[in-house]
Amino acid sequence: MPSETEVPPGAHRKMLAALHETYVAAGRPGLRQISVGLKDDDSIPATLNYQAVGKILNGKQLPSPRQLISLTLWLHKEGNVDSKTGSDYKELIAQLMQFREAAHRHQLGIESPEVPLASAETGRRIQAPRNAQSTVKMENANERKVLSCMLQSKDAIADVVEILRVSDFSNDLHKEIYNVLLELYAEGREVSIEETANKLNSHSNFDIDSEQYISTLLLEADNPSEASHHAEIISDNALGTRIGALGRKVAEMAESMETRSDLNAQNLLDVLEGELFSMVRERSTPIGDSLEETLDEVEAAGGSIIGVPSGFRDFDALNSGFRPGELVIVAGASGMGKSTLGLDFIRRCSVAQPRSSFLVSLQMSRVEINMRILSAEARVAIHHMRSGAMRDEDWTRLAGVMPSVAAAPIYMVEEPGYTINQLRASCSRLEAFHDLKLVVIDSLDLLYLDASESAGDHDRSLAIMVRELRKMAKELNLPVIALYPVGRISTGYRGRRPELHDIPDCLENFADVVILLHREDAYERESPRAGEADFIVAKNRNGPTFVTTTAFQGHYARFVDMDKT
Ligand SMILES: Nc1ncnc2c1ncn2[C@@H]1O[C@H](COP(=O)(O)OP(=O)(O)OP(=O)(O)O)[C@@H](O)[C@H]1O
Repeated sequence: MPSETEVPPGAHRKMLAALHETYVAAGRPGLRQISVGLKDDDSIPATLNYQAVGKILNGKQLPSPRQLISLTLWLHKEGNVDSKTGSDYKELIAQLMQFREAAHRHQLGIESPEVPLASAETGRRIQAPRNAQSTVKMENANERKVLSCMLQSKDAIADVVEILRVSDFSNDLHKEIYNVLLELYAEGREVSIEETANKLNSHSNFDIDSEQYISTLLLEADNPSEASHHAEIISDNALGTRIGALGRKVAEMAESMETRSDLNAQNLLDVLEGELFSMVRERSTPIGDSLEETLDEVEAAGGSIIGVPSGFRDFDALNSGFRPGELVIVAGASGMGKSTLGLDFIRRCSVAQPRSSFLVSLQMSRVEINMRILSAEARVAIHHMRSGAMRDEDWTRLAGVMPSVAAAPIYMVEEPGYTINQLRASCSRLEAFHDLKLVVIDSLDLLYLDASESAGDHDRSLAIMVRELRKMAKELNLPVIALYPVGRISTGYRGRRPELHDIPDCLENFADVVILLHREDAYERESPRAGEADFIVAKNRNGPTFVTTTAFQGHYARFVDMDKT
């Protein structure tokens, strides 16, 4: 222990006293031994060289939260201190962290050197501090465990994102940390304590030491493979809370029916139905429940495709159509034909066979969509329809396809300001009543988050939206195709073949399939490849990446296989 001249009485000295007590109980290991031990143990969050260990133990350097936790954990583990002294390392670390926090604040000139707690250098255990703002709250054990697993493993993040939504967390700070972890994951960045703390500090106003709080989450360290288990518990509790709130809301509405002329029983039923369906559908089922169904599908496929056919031979052969649960991003420059392609997928799903599809059209009217579908099915030039310059043979062709188009179970919404929660509710309802098979969103940049979830800046909102879409695709076991415009001319994109890095990282990371759409003649009319369009399958989580060439027939508002021109 350093002398009082070197480290005067106060929080730092108290921290050192407790740390030394552990160091002695661990059998006074050498500095190099500690340093190597920290390096070799994967479960320890930080490494330290032997000089740094010396400086910390001699009071010459105040450790960071992560260093302090690492050192204490290693000493406890290696020295078998728990069983020798009967002390609980979690309690000790919580105590050390409070001393460290007080010493740190003192160094910054915020507080006196004393810890606001009754304690002594003898290492007697202390009581919980009363200063709530600097306190590390240890509440919501499951939430802390999930976050701890996510901090340790990217696989755990991938597991949890399919189960939990931000609003499932009851603690606001945990919501924010969860958001930050998902952002780091979406951006493909390292999920470290420092990165997480930095991001948390940059967009939240919590009056806590972020790094300290996040470090203490690792005290909950559980096997990351347990992440789903904890996530299920949180999700279940959140669902219980939502059901309770729904019950209260409907009861309140029912009571005010007598005095409010704008309310009737149908309104109550609508609220109940919409919210209940969305809750029922969100319940994830164990994978075992669907194994038999999967095998049935494989058997039934017998060489044909398992998913919803895209209508393009090569794509269907290589990707097996659009598979249930897949999130597909179709990206391309403006005017490249994304909306046309989205409608092609809808037509192929619903016109030839009565499979239900849902088109979220946030930029085209219902009339424009009907025209495009009729043009493509009947091979009547779209400009004839738009201008009213229809010839007799055009009418004859239209008449031929009208019955099948009119009967096609294509559902559609064209609502400005449409939100992801509305989308989820609509899809749940369509899935329950109409056996929905495919969802196409035109386009993702026009979809909104609900006000309560709005993240302020565009990138964050997009990341939240895309992971919600992925979750929805998995929950409903449907392929969800989202169109996304890329490449502003001002960025020098024009004319270039699109690449995966042209789309935001969050799209790349959360999508199962990314199709980049490119037509050379969109930029160069005289191109030798005029009329050709490339589907560049640049990411494919469950299959190969490849490029397939199709024909763009803009006058018929459609793409077709090359041999069908
Ligand atoms: N009558 C026509 N004959 C030939 N091509 C046409 C005709 N009408 C439209 N097009 C072409 O179709 C393309 C527009 O397709 P679409 O609306 O699907 O593109 P997009 O990628 O969704 O565009 P944006 O992102 O701007 O909405 C344009 O390249 C346009 O030139």
